[in-house]
Amino acid sequence: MPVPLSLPVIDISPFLGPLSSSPDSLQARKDTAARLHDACTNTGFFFITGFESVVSADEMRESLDVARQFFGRPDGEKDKLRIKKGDGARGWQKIGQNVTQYKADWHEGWDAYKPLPPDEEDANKLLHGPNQWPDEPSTFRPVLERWIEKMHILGFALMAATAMALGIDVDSDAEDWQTIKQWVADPFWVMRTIGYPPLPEDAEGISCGAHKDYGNWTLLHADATQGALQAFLLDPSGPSTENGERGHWINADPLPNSFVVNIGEMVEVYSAGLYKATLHRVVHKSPSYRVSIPFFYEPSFNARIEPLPSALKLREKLGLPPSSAIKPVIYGDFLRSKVSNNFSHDDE
Ligand SMILES: O=C(O)CCC(=O)C(=O)O
Ligand SMILES: [Fe+2]
Repeated sequence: MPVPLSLPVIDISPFLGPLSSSPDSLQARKDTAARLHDACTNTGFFFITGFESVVSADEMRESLDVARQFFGRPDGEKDKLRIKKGDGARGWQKIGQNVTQYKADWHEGWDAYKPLPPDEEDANKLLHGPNQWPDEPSTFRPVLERWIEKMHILGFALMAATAMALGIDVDSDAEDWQTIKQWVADPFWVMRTIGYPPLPEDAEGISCGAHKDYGNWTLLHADATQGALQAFLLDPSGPSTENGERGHWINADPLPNSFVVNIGEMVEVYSAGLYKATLHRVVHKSPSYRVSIPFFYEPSFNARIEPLPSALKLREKLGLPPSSAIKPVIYGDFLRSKVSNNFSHDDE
């Protein structure tokens, strides 16, 4: 199948709000799930719309506004929130401090994670510190705390929609749906606010190096800048890239009032490889200062994620070979091993 030139747009509204069991509502959920299945198998990147009952257009604007205002504060002020060893990866990173594939990324970021209680054995254990909220702008914290709550609603809706896409009867509370709900009973989350100045010609890395996201779903809210985020669509007849995969980079330019959604590695595991985590990167060369807020809706820290029986069955039905390379993962262990590769601490 040729690589699509644009990404699918999926209306998620049938999975939001009290889910009615009327035949029309059920059919609407089935249609959305079918579209999601196609998007997850063909591109791994798509847009969602139809979430106004959860996030308003004003809230979409406000979240980017507070992030932009924060990045506009003097570096000396932001530096007080700098991520240091022992901070648990939470706080501000100046340009060059985030590292992807051993190369410095050309962005600054403020990162927050679900609060975790201090680790009794190791006070410096990665990811166990408190979030370092800025005082200025004063709206930053309330706006983004409300944002985090809302992203949980959308993240859960995506879990339900994909469960249905994998052939799981969510409406009759099938066993695999109970398993999924348990995996996200106390979901971990990560939120980054990222500021991208234009990439200089002589930068060593790019704005954000090519990577896959780690968890379930990434809900990305970015400003209107075009030509920055790119997704790698696999294509066996396409050119080979530095990471050995064949395919094409296509632009994932934001659409107004939508989220860009992409698959994380945990969905790849539980879907038995049917839905693959998609490689993506940011190359921002236009003169604007780009702001984005990726939210990562993750499994519970201690969840053991493994291929779901329904996904294995679906693979068989689709005539695909068994996915023996996919092994169960404890999400928190996996995340820690990934995050520890993402920093260059200048104060170690
Ligand atoms: O800023 C973006 O558009 C994407 C950022 C991203 O991929 C990430 O933080 O994982
Ligand atoms: Fe990403």
